Amino acid sequence: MPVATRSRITAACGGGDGAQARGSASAAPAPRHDAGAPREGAASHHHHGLKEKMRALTLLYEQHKQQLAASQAGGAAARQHRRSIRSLNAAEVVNDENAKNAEEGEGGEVAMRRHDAFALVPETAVLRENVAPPAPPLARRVPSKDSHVVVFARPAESQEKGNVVGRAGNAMSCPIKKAVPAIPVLPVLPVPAARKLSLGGAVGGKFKAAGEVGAGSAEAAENRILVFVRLRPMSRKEKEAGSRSCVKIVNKEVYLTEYASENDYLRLKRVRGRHFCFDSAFPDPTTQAEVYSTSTADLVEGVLQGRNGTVFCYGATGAGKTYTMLGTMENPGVMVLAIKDLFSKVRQRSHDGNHSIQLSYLEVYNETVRDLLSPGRPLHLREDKQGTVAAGLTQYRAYSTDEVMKLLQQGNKNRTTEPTRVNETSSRSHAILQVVVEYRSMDGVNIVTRVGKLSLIDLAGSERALATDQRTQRSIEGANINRSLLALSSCINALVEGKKHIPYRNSKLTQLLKDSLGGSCNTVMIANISPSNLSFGETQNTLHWADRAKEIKTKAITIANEEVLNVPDSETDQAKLLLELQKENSVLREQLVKQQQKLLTVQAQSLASNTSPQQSPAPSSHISTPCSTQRKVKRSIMAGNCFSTPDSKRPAADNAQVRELQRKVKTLEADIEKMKKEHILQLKQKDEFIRDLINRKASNYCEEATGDRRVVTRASLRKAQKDVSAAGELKSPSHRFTSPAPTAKKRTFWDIGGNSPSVLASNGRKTRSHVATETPKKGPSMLLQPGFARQRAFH
Ligand SMILES: Nc1ncnc2c1ncn2[C@@H]1O[C@H](COP(=O)(O)OP(=O)(O)OP(=O)(O)O)[C@@H](O)[C@H]1O
Repeated sequence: MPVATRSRITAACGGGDGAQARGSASAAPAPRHDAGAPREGAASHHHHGLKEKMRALTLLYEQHKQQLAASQAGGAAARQHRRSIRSLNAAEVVNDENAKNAEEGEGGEVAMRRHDAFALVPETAVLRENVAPPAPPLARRVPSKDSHVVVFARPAESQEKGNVVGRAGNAMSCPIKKAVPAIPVLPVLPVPAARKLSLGGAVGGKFKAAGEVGAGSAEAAENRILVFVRLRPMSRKEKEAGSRSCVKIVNKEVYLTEYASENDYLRLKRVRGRHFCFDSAFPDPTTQAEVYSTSTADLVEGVLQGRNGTVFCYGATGAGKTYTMLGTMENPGVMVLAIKDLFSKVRQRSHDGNHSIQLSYLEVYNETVRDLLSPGRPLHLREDKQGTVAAGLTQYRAYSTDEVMKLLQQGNKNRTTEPTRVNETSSRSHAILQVVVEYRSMDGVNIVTRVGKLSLIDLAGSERALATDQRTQRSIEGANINRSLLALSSCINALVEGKKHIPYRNSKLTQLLKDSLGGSCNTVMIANISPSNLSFGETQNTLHWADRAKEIKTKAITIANEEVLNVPDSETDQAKLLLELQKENSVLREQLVKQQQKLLTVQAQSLASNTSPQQSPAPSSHISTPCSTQRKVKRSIMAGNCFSTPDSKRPAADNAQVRELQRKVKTLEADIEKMKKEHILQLKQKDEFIRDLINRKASNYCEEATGDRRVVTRASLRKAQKDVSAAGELKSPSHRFTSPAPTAKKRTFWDIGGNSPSVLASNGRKTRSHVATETPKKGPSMLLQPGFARQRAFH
């Protein structure tokens, strides 16, 4: 059918001589029938020409059918057949001005751009089988820094699967492809004929599924993990080692080139390459703000709407994961920018309702989960309706960015980092910062509660055994890191392949990531890579898993975690609320007294140790540290309460203990002072509330009571709170300082200071502490407490 149409057009504008039309592509249309020729004659000649052409085509069609039938004889005959068709088409298409214009107008620009993109990469750098259409039309370019994730809707299939042979039309428009005989000319759209990195096994069927999702709307794109790649600059060490850059980023595409080793004489000239396409790729000059706004800003917005969001960095050791997540003082990373953004958004919306923000920070180190804000015993993971939770994990209620920054800094100081051969400040654990935002507002007579959870994860880096120290603590850590990352890969594979059983329980990390990978969650993966050809293997591995991860579909997240509660308005409920508030006030007062007593005890201990330095003070039970692991032993040595000290060194050790205790006392004093202030504030708020209630009640008796009077009762609020806290997600303000029993001791190491990405802790262990420290602003917090601070529910 298209051939017939072309023939007609050709005949119409080029003249009726079919033979001439077929003759030469350069043959100009014969003018002899144009001017002066009688119309009728022209029409009949025209008709005759068409007939001729139709006959020729029918003949060709017959030939083609015969040749197909006799496919055994295929070789030469088929080639000849194709040649004849091509020659016919060529002649026609060349004469066909419309077709030419269309090609120039639509595809031409794309072809040019694609050509430009390729021109940046040496032709030899691309594997033959990978030369399939890599770049789709660049309509969905990398967005500017203030673009939203939605802009990165899953690209069309051919775009996603740069490594999959795509449309024949595309193949024709890319000059490089002409050099590739392996590309089938026939339109074999859904067949993943050549995948560059197929280490993961058979996934052909999944391509289609992923493509179906990706080719669709932005809505569909939201249901899968978005994958971004970030290339870090070449390090000094790498430059000194004479390494070459093996990664090139062009828009969303990452080109990886493998250079043969200089000693490999057989393959000296051979250069191999790989090509991947992601939701976005960040070249080395990309700023932290750009990375944040492209990858995470939308997630933060989603969390405020009551949706869960996760960002995790994945990559080899030294690839820049921690830099991306935490950053430096000058260039804060995603974690810091997300927190700042969250608080500024909450502040902007404070008039809409009450927001409460709670956060926790934990690490998975050698398959044990630890609370980074209240270091102590390892935490156990348990599953409940809300997902996997670490039992006993401290949830801190935060009121300002500064407060979070301090907590983050404290947590980072407690995080295990050690120098390895690859990275001076290598993270030896996976760190997870979780921020829970609860929003509560009155909608008419109902209380609307929304809860969103943002998880920001800095994974430890995968590493080759050779890259780290052998048979040391580092190698044990490395093995554990690799094991948990392997478990993560298995989960990714199982999810991509649509298996029923996903092996989340194979590691603590995957247990904790269960929600993010397979639950209702907006998930973003940032794959960090190094440009050095010395890290080619690691980079290839990272890109492979990132490529795989983009096929993971998460559950639909159209419904926010929202709850609507009716407000009862009876007088009895008001009375109940009054009683409950009074009761809570007395509980808070008791807590305050207990804290003061605790402080006095510690002060007394400190005094005792000061007066008798020769006597080693018996550490109180709540500050003792178990010393079952090597890491704990390290700390115990610092605390001096785990091993006996030689006599010669005893006075010095005692002095150190005294100093240690004094430091603890100071920290506790500061904490108690802070708690005191908060308790007083809470008491004040509640007193005001009670007073207000009493006034209202009194006025109610005086006035004529109307049926439509409604009030926010504490009972109703309690119900909501109970529901949430039962799920282990949020705790009431009075729980703010609850933490596992032996936590107080570890606070010794919470000293804030050190402004470099890595500071040497007093125990010699390298720790990170590079979150921006801002002078804490005094005065009331911008965030109000849920349920108490606002009393605008009264009508
Ligand atoms: N985008 C970047 N710009 C500038 N420097 C960077 C960038 N990414 C990483 N670096 C630097 O590279 C070094 C290693 O980075 P980083 O510690 O973040 O790696 P990592 O992937 O977290 O490693 P590990 O898994 O061992 O913890 C650091 O000195 C860091 O400052």
